[in-house]
Amino acid sequence: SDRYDTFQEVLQDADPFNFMLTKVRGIPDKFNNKLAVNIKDILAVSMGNLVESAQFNYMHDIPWLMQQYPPEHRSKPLLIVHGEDRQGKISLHEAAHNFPNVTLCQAKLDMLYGTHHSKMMLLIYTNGLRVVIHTANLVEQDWDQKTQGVWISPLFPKLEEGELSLDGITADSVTHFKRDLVEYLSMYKSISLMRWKKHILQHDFTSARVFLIASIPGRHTNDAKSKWGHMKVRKILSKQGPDSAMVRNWSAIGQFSSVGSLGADQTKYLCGEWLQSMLSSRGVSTQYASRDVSTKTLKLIFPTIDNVRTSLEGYKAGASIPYNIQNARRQEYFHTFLHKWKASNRGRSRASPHLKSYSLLSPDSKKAAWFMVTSANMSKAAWGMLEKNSSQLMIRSYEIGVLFLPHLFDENCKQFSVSEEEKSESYLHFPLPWDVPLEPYTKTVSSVVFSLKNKI
Ligand SMILES: O=C(O)CCC(=O)Nc1ccc(C(=O)O)c(C(=O)O)c1
Repeated sequence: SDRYDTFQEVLQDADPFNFMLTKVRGIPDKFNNKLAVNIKDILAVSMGNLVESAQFNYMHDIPWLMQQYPPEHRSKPLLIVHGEDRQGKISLHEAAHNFPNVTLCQAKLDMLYGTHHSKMMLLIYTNGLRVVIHTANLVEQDWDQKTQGVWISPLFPKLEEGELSLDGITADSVTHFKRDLVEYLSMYKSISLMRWKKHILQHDFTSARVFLIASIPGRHTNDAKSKWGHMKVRKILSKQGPDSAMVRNWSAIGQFSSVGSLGADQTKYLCGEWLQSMLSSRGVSTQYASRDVSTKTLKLIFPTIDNVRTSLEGYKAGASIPYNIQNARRQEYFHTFLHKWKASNRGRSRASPHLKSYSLLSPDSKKAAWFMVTSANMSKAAWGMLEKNSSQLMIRSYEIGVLFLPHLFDENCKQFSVSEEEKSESYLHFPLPWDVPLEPYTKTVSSVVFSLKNKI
């Protein structure tokens, strides 16, 4: 049925992926009743009796955020993890001043131009802990009429005293989600997050079936090189990804709301480095000589001017789609990979996309070998860039996302069915946020969104 009375039923229906989109004001109810969530649903009392929470994000409107918690939870301890400094930090402290339960943690940004882009909620209840990884800023307009992605973890039960181990990580899942989340939090080197690390350690994460894909600012070498950014994706896909033979002519899909400077020549970063990671697979993977990567191997989804102009928000949606003309002029090749934003299956063709999602799609657009939702845009800052003869991975920003692989949900399953027509029984059906097959841009470059003045 498409009608659910409580969010608990909506959450049950979202099993086993628990990948949902935010509710959108102004679209037919049926697209908001299933696989859709708003921030008040996530923070509702029905999700658990909250003890304390942490909100990692780029933008926090603290008075608005406090209103999203139910009254019973508004005085519970809340840690805001941000990347502001100077005036931004002062404004945040002033806004927090009126809420004695709110404390702030400033993530260190040692790399120039880096941002604290990660969007995650850690929620401790009296009966367990939940992780929510998503793509929306904690400001009203990000939860109103945009397409945003949300992964809601299962409830992770608290471990009994005896089950605790003092050194290693106990009660982790086969995807090592707990180990990776603990390591991510450790990299902040923050006292307030040491407490949250302990909370994570005290809970049973065995039911986590996604991989954590995160980015930490810095120059990562040796083993650390594959712990973050696109090199983490490369490591997981080469060990647990699809068989090379199966995905030989499948296409990597990138969908994002912002684009960085990717270099003047596609064979260097976009197709030479980043795409190699996204096309990684198990077994003898034909190393794509980056020159013969054609537009069929890589398809990018980015809103056109028309998408923005006709969106529910109108032109102001462009404020969240910063793509400056200098970058665009320097990378004309980028536009040859672009496809329009269309999401009619989810009723969101006019809900401007702010989520970031990546996938590997079969030539007939009916199957996917994996799917990822993350805060990471199409930029070197987010995914990292190999330096010094690929001996180190340089990342500027904090990012966080989750990767879904079919066999983690059904060991006999090597592919997700993604076609809305053929919901075959033999495959797991994964609910994509955008329509397939994808629709390429028309020839004119002018369809690329240039929102000069609206830089974030
Ligand atoms: O950095 C670049 O390459 C270009 C500038 C840029 O992209 N900035 C930015 C900042 C915050 C957010 C956010 O909403 O958290 C987003 C987003 O997610 O679109 C993008």
